[in-house]
Amino acid sequence: MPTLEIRALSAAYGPVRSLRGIDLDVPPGTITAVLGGNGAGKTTLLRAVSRTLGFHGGTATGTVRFDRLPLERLRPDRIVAAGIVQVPEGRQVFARMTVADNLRAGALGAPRGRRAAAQALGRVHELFPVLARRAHQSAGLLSGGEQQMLAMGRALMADPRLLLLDEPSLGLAPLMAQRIADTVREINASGTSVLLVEQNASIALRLAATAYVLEVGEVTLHGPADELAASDEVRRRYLGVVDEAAAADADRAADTPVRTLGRWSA
Ligand SMILES: Nc1ncnc2c1ncn2[C@@H]1O[C@H](COP(=O)(O)OP(=O)(O)OP(=O)(O)O)[C@@H](O)[C@H]1O
Repeated sequence: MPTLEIRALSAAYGPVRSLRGIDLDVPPGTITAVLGGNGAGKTTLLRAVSRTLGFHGGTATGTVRFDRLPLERLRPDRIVAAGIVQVPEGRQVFARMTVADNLRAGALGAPRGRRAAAQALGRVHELFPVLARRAHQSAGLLSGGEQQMLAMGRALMADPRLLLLDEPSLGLAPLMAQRIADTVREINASGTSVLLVEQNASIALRLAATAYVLEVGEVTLHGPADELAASDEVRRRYLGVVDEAAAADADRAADTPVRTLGRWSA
């Protein structure tokens, strides 16, 4: 029984259809990745799960269950209370509030006492020591990578069982993106399931057990992440692997080592 079970999910913003007939599972305790280029529908998928599509003028049909609980009729605050928290793309921290107040805000949606909140804060500070050091500074003064940490820390304050992560590596330097990826692995190792949306396929496929490829609102490929990483289509389209014969020819001409793997970008 998957933690999250999505069946026949379709979504639209008025006349613009963004998702068509999506079936997707997040097995308990795993990281599941969704890959796809700009506009493929990745963010829309997360919004349909967190029930925030309405805030963006969207609607959805189909079923979404979380540990068998149907989510379709729940309000977004009930989704958080049920254990699902979304970290939106672009970090979206409260820039004028302090780091500490941003984290406090994250605990508001979770129906728990002070002691649980203090424990969650301790855990967030362990994962991201910089958030403790800079607790009293405005969030807007943090670097992009630190803001991503704050956005993730804020989500963790609600002690989610499923974390919805929207492009956590977007716009970050490779070292920082790797740090964020390591933290996602750590969060997952402590028992939180993760649905990870990424354009950076090489990071996502290394983190995830299972992955789905979304193209123009439809799932075109899915399977174990290592199999997807080895598939020609994913290598060519999402991992930036060039045609090897052509690359070898070009390479012989240039007399430089063959470089087959690179970061895929839209
Ligand atoms: N609020 C909105 N109103 C109208 N159309 C929207 C809205 N949000 C997204 N769309 C459209 O829905 C489609 C899917 O967008 P979505 O943001 O889900 O894609 P994405 O895969 O997350 O892309 P990106 O990586 O660029 O965020 C696109 O055609 C987009 O233009």
